[in-house]
Amino acid sequence: MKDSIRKLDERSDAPPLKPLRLVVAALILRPAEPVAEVLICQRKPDQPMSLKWEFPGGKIEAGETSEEALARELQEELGITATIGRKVARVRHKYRNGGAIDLQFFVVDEFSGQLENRIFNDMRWSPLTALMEYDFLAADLGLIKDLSEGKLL
Ligand SMILES: Nc1nc2c([nH]c(=O)n2[C@H]2C[C@H](O)[C@@H](COP(=O)(O)OP(=O)(O)OP(=O)(O)O)O2)c(=O)[nH]1
Repeated sequence: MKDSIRKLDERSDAPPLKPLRLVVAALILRPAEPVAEVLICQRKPDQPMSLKWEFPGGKIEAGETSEEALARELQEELGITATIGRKVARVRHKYRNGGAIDLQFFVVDEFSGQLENRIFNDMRWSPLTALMEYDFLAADLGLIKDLSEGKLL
């Protein structure tokens, strides 16, 4: 009994565990020749993991489904009303700062409204085959490799 109490006390110095963050992101596609293009976004210089590329999206809030959260984020970040399509991938990743994320990617083939860059440093349409040329967030690397090789979509 004493032993386990001591162990608990020792652990009190440890940093608090960071909760798993549930994140959703969109692969917004548009037809192009010879391959389809996807919208990619660059994080701002003053954000954590600055200037890395990612897909638009963000954290799921309490009471939201994944699809609802993604539609809200796309409205906030890009000013569009998107139809959220099928889920193509789900990954778990642990960043070095100790934060773990659970990331789900959905296809978006259709949206209404004028696409507008509201929060990103830069935003581009990239052919699927060119995705590996960008410095993406670590959690996205497996997905962009698959997409660039014509898998998944
Ligand atoms: N939107 C988006 N987030 C991604 C991708 N890949 C990836 O690791 N993430 C991570 C970055 C963030 O830590 C988190 C998304 O959080 P967020 O968009 O709500 O907010 P944020 O960047 O300010 O993140 P944070 O400082 O609150 O951790 O997921 C991606 O492709 N798209």
